Amino acid sequence: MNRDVNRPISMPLETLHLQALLAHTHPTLLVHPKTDSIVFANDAAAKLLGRSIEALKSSKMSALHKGQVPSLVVFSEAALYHGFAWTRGLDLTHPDGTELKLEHEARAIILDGQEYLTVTISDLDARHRRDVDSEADDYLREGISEWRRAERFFREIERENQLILGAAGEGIYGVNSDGITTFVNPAAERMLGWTADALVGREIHSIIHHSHVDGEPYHAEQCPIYNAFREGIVRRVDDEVFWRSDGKPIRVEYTSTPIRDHGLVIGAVIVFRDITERKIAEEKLHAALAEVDRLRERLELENAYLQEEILSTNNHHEIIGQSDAIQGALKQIDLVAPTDANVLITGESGTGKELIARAIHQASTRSDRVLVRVNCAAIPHELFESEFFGHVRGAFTGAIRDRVGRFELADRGTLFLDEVGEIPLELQGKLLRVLQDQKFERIGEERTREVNVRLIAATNRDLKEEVRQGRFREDLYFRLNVFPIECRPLRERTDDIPPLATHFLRNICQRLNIAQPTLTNGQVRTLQHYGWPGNARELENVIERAAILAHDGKLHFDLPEIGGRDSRKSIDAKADPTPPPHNNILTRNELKQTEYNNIIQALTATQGKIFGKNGAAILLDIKPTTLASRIKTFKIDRRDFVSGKNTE
Ligand SMILES: Nc1ncnc2c1ncn2[C@@H]1O[C@H](COP(=O)(O)OP(=O)(O)OP(=O)(O)O)[C@@H](O)[C@H]1O
Repeated sequence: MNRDVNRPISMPLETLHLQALLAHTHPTLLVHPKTDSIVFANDAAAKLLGRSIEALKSSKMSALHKGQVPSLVVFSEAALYHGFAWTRGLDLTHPDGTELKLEHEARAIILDGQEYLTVTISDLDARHRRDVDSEADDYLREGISEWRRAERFFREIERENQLILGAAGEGIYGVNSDGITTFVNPAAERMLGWTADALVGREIHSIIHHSHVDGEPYHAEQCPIYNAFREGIVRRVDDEVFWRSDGKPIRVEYTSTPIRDHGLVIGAVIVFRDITERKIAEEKLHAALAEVDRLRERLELENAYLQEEILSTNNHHEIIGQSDAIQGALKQIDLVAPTDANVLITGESGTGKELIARAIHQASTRSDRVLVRVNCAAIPHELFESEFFGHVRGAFTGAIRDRVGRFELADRGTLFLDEVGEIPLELQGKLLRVLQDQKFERIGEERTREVNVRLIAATNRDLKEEVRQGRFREDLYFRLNVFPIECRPLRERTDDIPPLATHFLRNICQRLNIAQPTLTNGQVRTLQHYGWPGNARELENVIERAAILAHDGKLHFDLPEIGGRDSRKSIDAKADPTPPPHNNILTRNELKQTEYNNIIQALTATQGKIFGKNGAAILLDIKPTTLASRIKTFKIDRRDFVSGKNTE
C-alpha cells in the first residue's frame, strides 16, 4: 500500500460535525498521535470501553492499552504513514475486569493543519455474536422456505391422493390401531350410504360390520379387518356383508392391509368391492347349471328307460289269451287304467305282470309320460333309498354327483315297482309316507320335492302271507292293494297256450327275419301238457329256440326237464293226446320244490353264474332278475356253487 492511495484525509470543519455524527454510532476516539492524548471520544466508545467521555478525554491511548506501547506505536505509525491501519493486537480491560476483544481501525486526518487519528473500535465478541445470530437467521430463513416447499409438496401429494381416492371405484377406508375410522373415500360413502363425517372418528366395525349375513353378531375380535393390524398380516375375504346405513346388507369382497410406520403397525387400509350383483348372477348361473344338469340327467335316465322299454316290449303290449282269466284281466285293465288308483298285480314269474302294468299305463291319461320300472329284487339293500328318492353329491361315500331318484323320474307318469315284496322292511314306512304325501327329500338334502306318481306294483310272493310273517307292512300292503289283478299261471289256463304259441312264433320269426315254420296241432297239444313253471316267458323262449333250430319248416321242441319228473318231451314225435294221469298233478309245495331243484341244477351247471350267455337264467329261460329274486326267496347262496373266486 502506498501513501498516495491512503494519504490522510483533509476535511473542512463542517465535515467534522458529520464525522462526529457518524462517530456517534461507532465507538470512536480522536487521538493526537504526537501527544498520545485522546481529544475526542463519543458515547459509543465510552459505553464499549466502560469509561465516561471525560475520563477518556483526560486519558492517554497508552494508558488505555497498558503494557502495549510498542504495538500502539506501530499501529499509529502505520496509520499515519498509510493513512489507514487496523489491528486486533491491542487489548483493553473493562473497568469490570472483562478482557475486551477489540479491533482498532485508525484513519489519519488533518484538522486545522494538524495530524490526527480517528480510531474506530469494534467489539469482536459482539461482532461474533451478531455473526452467529445472522447465521442462525439465515438458517431460519432457509429453514422456513424449505419447510414451506415441503408443505407445498405434501399438500400436492395429499391433493393427488384425495383425487385418487375420489376417483377409485373401490370403497376405501382407513382405521387406526384402535379400530377408529381415519378416512373414507367417496366410493365407500356411496356404497355404504354413510357420509365420511359420520364414520370418521368412530369405530367402524360396530357400524358396518356388526353382524353376519344371517344376523348372528360379528364380534370385533373375529373381524379379519381388525386382525390385519392386530397380527400385521394382509387379510383377504371374498364373501361377507357390510351393512348400509339403511339397514340393508351388501355382499362384499375386501382386503385389509396393515399400515406400518417405522416398523410399527398403526392401523389398516381396507379396500372393498360391492359384489352383490355378481353373487346374484353367480347364484342364478349355478341354479341354472344345476337345473340343466338335473334335466340332462333326467333325460339320460328317461332315454335309458325308453330304450329298455323298446327292447322289452316287442309285443306292443298285446295281451293274448282267450281264457276267462285273461279276459277278466283285460276288463280290469280297462276299468282301472283311466283312474289314478294304485294297482297290485300278483302272479308267478313270467305270467305277464309287467305286460299288464304297461297296458294300464298305456291306457291311462299318463301315457304321454314315462313308465319307470324298478325291479326291487335287483337293488342292493343299501342303495334302495337312493334308488327311490335320489341323493345329492356327497350324501354318502361314492355319491360323487347329484342323482335323480325313480320317484322324481316318474313324476306325472307311472312308477312300476316290480317284485315289490323285496323292499326291505325299514324302507317300507318311508315308501308309504311318500305314497301318501307325494312328497320326499333326496338323501342329503333338506328341500322337499313334490311329485305326482301313479303306482303299479307287482309281486310273485303271497303278500298277505308276508304281512302275516311280519316281513311286509300291512298299511303298505293296503295302500298298494287298492285294485288287485291276479295273473293266473299258464298251466291253469291251457286255452291260452295255442294263441300265445302262435303269437310268439309270428313275432319271433318277424324279429329274426326267418320263414315262419308250421306249428302242428299235435305240437300245440304237447305244449298244453307241459307244466310251464316259467309260464308265458318260458313258452316264449321255448318257441324262440325251436324257431331257430327249425329244419325244413319243421319245429322241434326240446322242453327242459323239471325236477325228478321226466317231462322232457320230443314233440315232433307222436304227441300224446291223453290228459296226464292224476298222480302227475303237483301240489303248490311240490311245484315249489320242483322249482327249487331246478334252480339248484342250473346253478350247479353254471357254477353259480346267473347272468350272461353261460348263466343259469338262460338255462332256465327266465329273466336273470327273476332268477335272482327266486334265489333270494329260496335263500340259496349261489356262492356254494362257485369254484374259485369268480362270482358275479
Ligand atoms: N298274455 C300274454 N300275451 C302276450 N305275451 C305275454 C302274455 N303273458 C306274458 N307274455 C310275455 O311273456 C314274457 C314275460 O312276461 P312279463 O315279463 O310280463 O311277466 P312277469 O310276470 O312280469 O314276470 P316276472 O315276474 O319274472 O317279472 C314277456 O315277453 C311278455 O310279453
